[in-house]
Amino acid sequence: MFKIKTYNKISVNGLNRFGRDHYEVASDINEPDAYILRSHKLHDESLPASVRAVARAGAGVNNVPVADYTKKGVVVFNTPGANANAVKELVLAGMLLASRGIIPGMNYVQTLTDMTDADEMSKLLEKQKSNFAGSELMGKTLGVVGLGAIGSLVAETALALGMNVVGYDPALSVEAAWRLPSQVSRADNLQSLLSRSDFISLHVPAIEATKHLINDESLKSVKEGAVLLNFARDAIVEPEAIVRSLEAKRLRQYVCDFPEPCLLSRDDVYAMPHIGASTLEAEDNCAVMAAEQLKGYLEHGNIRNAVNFPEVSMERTGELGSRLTFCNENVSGVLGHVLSVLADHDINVIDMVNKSRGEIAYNIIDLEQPPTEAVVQAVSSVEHVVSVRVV
Ligand SMILES: NC(=O)c1ccc[n+]([C@@H]2O[C@H](COP(=O)([O-])OP(=O)(O)OC[C@H]3O[C@@H](n4cnc5c(N)ncnc54)[C@H](O)[C@@H]3O)[C@@H](O)[C@H]2O)c1
Ligand SMILES: O=C(O)CC[C@@H](O)C(=O)O
Repeated sequence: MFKIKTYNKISVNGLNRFGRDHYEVASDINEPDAYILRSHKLHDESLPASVRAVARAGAGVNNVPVADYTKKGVVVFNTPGANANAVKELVLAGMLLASRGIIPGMNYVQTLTDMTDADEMSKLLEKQKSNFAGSELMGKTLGVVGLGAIGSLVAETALALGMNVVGYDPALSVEAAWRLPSQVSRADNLQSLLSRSDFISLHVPAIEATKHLINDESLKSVKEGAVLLNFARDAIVEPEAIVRSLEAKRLRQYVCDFPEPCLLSRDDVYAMPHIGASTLEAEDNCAVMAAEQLKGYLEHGNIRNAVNFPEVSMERTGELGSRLTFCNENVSGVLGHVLSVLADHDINVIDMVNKSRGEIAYNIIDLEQPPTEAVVQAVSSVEHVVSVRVV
């Protein structure tokens, strides 16, 4: 029986992937084997020794102390691309809201509650509507910062709307580059993108390198009257610098999914309560993907879409309970040492795989027979071995 602790509201369709004959799933559970969560922040919480994996049902993992968990041998998964369409659609809405007098126009209409005559109301609205005129997206330039799962979809949609698209992503993966429409022109640096864009949309992860990427200095490069959209994370912009740029009428509008106190009560800020991924479809996609990844790891030791461990997967060759998995600090000789422990115990290896990523290595070894507790202890005691499981 595996125990899964949930944080946040996780889609039932995802949680149902954990068959209740083999899984206990609850928000309040002792000695969990794994967590599944959305935006709940784990940084200030102690991690029970029982936890072997954490699945973030979403893209960003800035709410998980990944480096610390890696040292403890805890695999951290995310769900790449599973909510990208939901965010893309809201970015599109954000661009439209910033281009047309939709929000002020609708707010104005709601002030007319004292009017009782429909003809009179219609005449008044025809007179007033010029206050809510806007402009079109077609022909404008969108700058996309970060061309991963979301950024590439945003770029594709903007092109379909007749916009010009310029992108900047110094860490673009080969896979992401293949996904990118060829009409996206490449900016060599952030400043160049900012100076060319009428709309700027941020789609980078919140990491040290992107902290306050948008600040007083970078905002100097922004084209006057540009709209900045931030559906990535609060930490990527310096909010006070945004306010200064709005006051100076350089930025015309800031549309974001991450309100902060200094951004409230301003007509030039449209702030949403982190709802970029809040669609039925995205919540299902993320939860299902996260649950399947946890199951693959807990039941078979396979790792798919971890942010801190290598991608490792092996068909089972032995019976249940005869697979040994372990992770170790990525130094030479550890695997050899473990294999000699197995040989000393007269245990034959049927198949095995060993991969590393950064400072960690991960191994799956199928054995001819289930290892005894003494064997597991002996493997655990090998220098540099961080954690061992039998599945
Ligand atoms: N508002 C929401 O609800 C919501 C939903 C999903 C994701 N997000 C946020 O959006 C981020 C992006 O999501 P994604 O699914 O596209 O992730 P992704 O990993 O597919 O793409 C991120 C891209 O950013 C690029 N990048 C990294 N550092 C960069 C830098 N300094 N400058 C420019 N590009 C850089 C990477 O190379 C990658 O291509 C997530 O990390 C998360 O914080 C928010
Ligand atoms: O779970 C959510 O609602 C937000 C997810 C989003 O921030 C992400 O990083 O994928």
